[in-house]
Amino acid sequence: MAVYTEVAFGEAAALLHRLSLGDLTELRGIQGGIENTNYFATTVRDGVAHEHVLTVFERLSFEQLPYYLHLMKYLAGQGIPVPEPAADERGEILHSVQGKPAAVVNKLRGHSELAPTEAHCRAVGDMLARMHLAGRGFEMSQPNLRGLPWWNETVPVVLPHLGESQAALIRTELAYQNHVAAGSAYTALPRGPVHADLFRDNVMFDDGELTGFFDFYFAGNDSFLFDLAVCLNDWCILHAADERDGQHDAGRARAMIAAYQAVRPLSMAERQLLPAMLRAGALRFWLSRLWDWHLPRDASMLKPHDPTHFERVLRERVRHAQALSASLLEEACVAA
Ligand SMILES: Nc1ncnc2c1ncn2[C@@H]1O[C@H](COP(=O)(O)OP(=O)(O)OP(=O)(O)O)[C@@H](O)[C@H]1O
Ligand SMILES: N[C@@H](CCO)C(=O)O
Repeated sequence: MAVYTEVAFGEAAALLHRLSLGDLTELRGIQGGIENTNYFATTVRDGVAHEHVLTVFERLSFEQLPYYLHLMKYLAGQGIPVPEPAADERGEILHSVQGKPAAVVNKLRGHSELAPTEAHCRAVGDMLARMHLAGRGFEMSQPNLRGLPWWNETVPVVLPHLGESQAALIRTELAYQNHVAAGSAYTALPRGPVHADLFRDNVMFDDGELTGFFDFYFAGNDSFLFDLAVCLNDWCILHAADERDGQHDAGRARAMIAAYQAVRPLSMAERQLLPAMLRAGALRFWLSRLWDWHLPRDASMLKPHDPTHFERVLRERVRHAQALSASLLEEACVAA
C-alpha cells in the first residue's frame, strides 16, 4: 500500500491545472513503493491525453527536495530519459499538497525488468555512463546522504541487534571502507551526481527499450564507481532462494561494464577500486536494510526489505570481489 496521503480528485485537478498540464480525467493510487504516496494522473490537453505521476513526499523535507527535483530536470534537459518535474508559471517545481511537499512528473512508458538479461544490463550500463557524463554540468551539490558518514553513524546503532559473526563482519567492513576512503585512489575517483539506488525496480523498459531511470530520492554527489557498483550488485547477481543468492552472473556483469566503458572508460583509480566499491555497495544496502528492519521509523508505513540478502552479497564480495573485478575488467576490455 503506497497511498499514505489521500489526495482528492479536485485537489489534484487544481494542481495539474496550475501546472498547465490540462484537465484531470483520472487519478489512480499506485500500490508499489514504500517511501512516498504516488498517484498516476491522466490529463487531457488540446484533445491529447497525457500521463503523469503525482508524488506526495512522506519522508523528505521541503529543504532536501530541490536537489533531487532539479537534478531530474537538468538530466531530462540533457536528453537522459528521467521523469521531468512540471513547473508552475513561476518556474517552481516543488509544490505542496496538504502541507506536504509534492511533485508532478511525466509517467515513463513500460515496466521494470525484475529478471534482466544481458541486453537489459547492457542498456543500463550505457545509460548510466551517459547520465554520469551529462550530470557533470549540474551545479547544485548535496552529499550522498547514505554515504560513509551515515555508515559510521549507523553501524553502532544496529550493532546491538546483530549476532557475533554479523557484528564482526560489519565492523571489519566499515574499518576497511574508512581505510579505502582515506587513500589516494579514492580521492582520485571521478565524481558527480549519482543515482545511488538504481535497482531493477527503478528502471523502466518497454519492449526491450530502456525508457527511463526514476526514483532519484537517494541521489547525491558521490563517485561514479559507487553508482556502477550498486547496479552490478543488483542487476548482475543471482537472486536465488539458496546459497547461490548474491553470487555474480559474469555474463550480465561483463555486459554492463563493457557498455558503461564504451561511453565512459574507467580510470586507473576506478579499475583499482572496483572490488572495494562492490563491497561498499553491499555494505550500504545491508546497513540501510538492517536499520529499517530493527529501527523502523514508522511501522505502519514501512515494509522493510530482507537485510540477509545483502549480508550474503557482502560476504560473497569480501571473498571474491578482487578476482571477480580482475576477470570482469579483463573480459570487459575484450568485449568493448
Ligand atoms: N515517473 C514514473 N513513471 C512510471 N511509473 C512510475 C514513475 N514513478 C513511479 N512510478 C511507479 O510507481 C511505483 C512506486 O514509485 P517509487 O518506486 O518511486 O516509490 P517510492 O515509495 O517513492 O519508493 P521506493 O521504491 O523506495 O519504495 C514504481 O514502482 C512505478 O511502478
Ligand atoms: N533499493 C533499496 C530500497 C530503497 O530504495 C533496497 O533494495 O534496499
